[in-house]
Amino acid sequence: MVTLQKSKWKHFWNGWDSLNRSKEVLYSYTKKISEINPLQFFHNGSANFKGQRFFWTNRARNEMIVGLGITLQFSSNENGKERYLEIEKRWKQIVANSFCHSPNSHIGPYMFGGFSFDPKRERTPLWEKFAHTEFVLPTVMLTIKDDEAFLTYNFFTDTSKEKVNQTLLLEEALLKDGTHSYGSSELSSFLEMDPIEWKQSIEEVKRRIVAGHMDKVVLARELRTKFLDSINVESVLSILLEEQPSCYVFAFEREDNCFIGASPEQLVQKESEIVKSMCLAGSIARGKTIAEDENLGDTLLSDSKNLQEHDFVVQMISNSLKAVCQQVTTGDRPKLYKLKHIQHLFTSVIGELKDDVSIFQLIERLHPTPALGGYPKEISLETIREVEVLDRGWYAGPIGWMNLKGDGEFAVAIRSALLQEKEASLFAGCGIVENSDPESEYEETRIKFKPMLSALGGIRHHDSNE
Ligand SMILES: C=C(O[C@@H]1C=C(C(=O)O)C=C[C@H]1O)C(=O)O
Ligand SMILES: [Mg+2]
Repeated sequence: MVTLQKSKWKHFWNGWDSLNRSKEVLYSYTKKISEINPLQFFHNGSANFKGQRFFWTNRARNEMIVGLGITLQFSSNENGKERYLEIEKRWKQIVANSFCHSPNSHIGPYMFGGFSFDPKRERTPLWEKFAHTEFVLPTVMLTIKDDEAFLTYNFFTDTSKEKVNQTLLLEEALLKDGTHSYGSSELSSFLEMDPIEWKQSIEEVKRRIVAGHMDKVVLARELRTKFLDSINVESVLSILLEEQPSCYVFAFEREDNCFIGASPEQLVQKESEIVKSMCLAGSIARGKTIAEDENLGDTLLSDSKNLQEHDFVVQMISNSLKAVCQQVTTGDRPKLYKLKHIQHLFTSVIGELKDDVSIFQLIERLHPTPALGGYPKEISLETIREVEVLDRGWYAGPIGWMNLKGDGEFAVAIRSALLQEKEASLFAGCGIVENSDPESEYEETRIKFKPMLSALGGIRHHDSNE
């Protein structure tokens, strides 16, 4: 057996050996390291942890997390409130029985994962690798926060010393530097799933809205693409990182599947008692010139259909937070959120919690917001179940992390795709209100496919259909 350099790991083993083994506890060891490119670290992890990796960055790009391996997996196929509470309860138990060593009290073990959009929707084979709710505590974790990098190891005390040793031995290879151009794969076919039926479903939903059943429903559609070779996750991530600033970029691997995306939309962020959320709904294309772009932006800001779409989201998010916060501040009018391919209306929401409400309870309150589900919530979910043909899986669900203190951040997993070796399913949806025009909504979803298509190298194919 190869042994580790003793002095380097003395501190680690001192902690490990000092633990009381009468019950299983989590031993989490964090150390500061010199900064490393997180994508490089993710890539270095492929030799030993392929299929068990995750990648996350926030929109400001000052917090990036990469997880490798699975020390613990939490999954649930519960379809009610329990799916949030069950995972949270288990995480709290782990935290209560943990021994964490870290030079920075904010950095330590994180639980990373996500939720399907609708746990009441039966899973189709497309999403078979993803439970309705699934979180992991990674074995090795890189956290980069405000230009400081940390490496965290997470083991339960029943892990053999030899296994721990083997993992620590990987460190040099995991931190290896390098410059890469990740090979991309060529698109071979491209299939829009049922566009005609999809437009008809918009008409159907509009009839129900006019009849007063509800105010808004978000309808999504799917695009299936095939490639000549297996899709390279690193390559897709590197393009998303470059082309989609102001977006969360995430990837969650499950064996040979990977759910990946670049979403501008925050669902919720909790830092102690401060809660942030965001209303993002209402969309228009970017202009080709500055003047055209500004015109389009002005049109969006004064368009009654888009303002209505947006307002349902503002009402719902601010009311949901008002119930648990002593103070909620909402932007007084929508602003523009400009991305490479599209611009949206957005309103920020910030609140201060009055009670001890966890981030999972906040997710349960908020998800799905009318930006992804509709308004009111239950009837729009039932409508989606009835009229939408695709299995959304994790598309439009909450994805993110929670730490030991119970702080965390979740994005809404839109502008995303499920990669399955040589195939990828892309998803995009839009808010249907009484004045929606099926043709323009169809166009809107075409634009929303672009960020992922571009990262997959398929944008030329898409645009040649225009
Ligand atoms: C549903 C999606 O996007 C949502 C719908 C929007 C809209 O209809 O205007 C805008 C932003 C998102 O909240 C998606 O990108 O798939
Ligand atoms: Mg819209």
